[in-house]
Amino acid sequence: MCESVIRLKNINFSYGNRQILKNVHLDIKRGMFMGLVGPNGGGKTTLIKIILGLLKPDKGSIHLLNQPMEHFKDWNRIGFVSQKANTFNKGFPATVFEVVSMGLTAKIGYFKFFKKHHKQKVLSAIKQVGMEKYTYQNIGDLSGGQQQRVFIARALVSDPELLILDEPTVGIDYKNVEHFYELLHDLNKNNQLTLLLVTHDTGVMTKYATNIACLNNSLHFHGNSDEYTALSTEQLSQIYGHPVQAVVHDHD
Ligand SMILES: Nc1ncnc2c1ncn2[C@@H]1O[C@H](COP(=O)(O)OP(=O)(O)OP(=O)(O)O)[C@@H](O)[C@H]1O
Repeated sequence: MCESVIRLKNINFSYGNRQILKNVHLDIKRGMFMGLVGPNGGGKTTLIKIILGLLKPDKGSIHLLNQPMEHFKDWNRIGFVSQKANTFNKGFPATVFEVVSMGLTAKIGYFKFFKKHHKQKVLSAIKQVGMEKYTYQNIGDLSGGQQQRVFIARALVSDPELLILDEPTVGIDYKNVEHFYELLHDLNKNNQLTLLLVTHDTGVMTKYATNIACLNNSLHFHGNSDEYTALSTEQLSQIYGHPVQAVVHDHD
């Protein structure tokens, strides 16, 4: 585990004159499952937008897959699943197959012919997330947890090396959240997919993430999940800037 997939150095960012990120350093190595946690408004989504090139930092440098951000063009090597993905309503007129196919358009272009091997890729991504039974069902008829699996399949279909997820379990019930983390764990371990996950599910996440970073404008903690779970309630409260009750699941 030595090659950096994301390397952030001294990132500073402000909205107007309100500083949101201060001297953020973060090094995510290939094969890590990094959980990014922190209080509301701590700057997690802002940092993800900076990594995705949607916002430009005031200061600092970003390397993605060993390339400086200014020259980075391999966006199909990075997948993204947002918290807003699971908002399809009943009756939305697209099947699981069609939604997952959209993940290939960046690679093959809108008007290029969809070949047989593309179809195979889509079917295999759907299978990877355990949704093959629903391939030709409308996405709007699925539960929030199932829809999020479909969005993961859409991100996986272009074979990314890094998957970034911003609060993907919002609105998913507890039992399905656990299954969702099992899927992420499986993709990380068996497919060597590097993961960066923004979440408030600190309990369940610590069971699966290899590393945890806590962002509260600056990075207040960065270590492996054992180091995070060993933090006392007082230390956690200090990191979060308000009282925190630790909820930690056993590793089994
Ligand atoms: N476009 C914007 N313009 C001005 N301020 C913004 C904008 N987007 C976010 N903010 C503010 O920046 C701060 C950081 O927001 P951000 O969404 O990055 O935090 P977060 O850690 O992801 O929070 P949460 O856990 O609640 O999702 C918040 O106070 C937010 O209100």
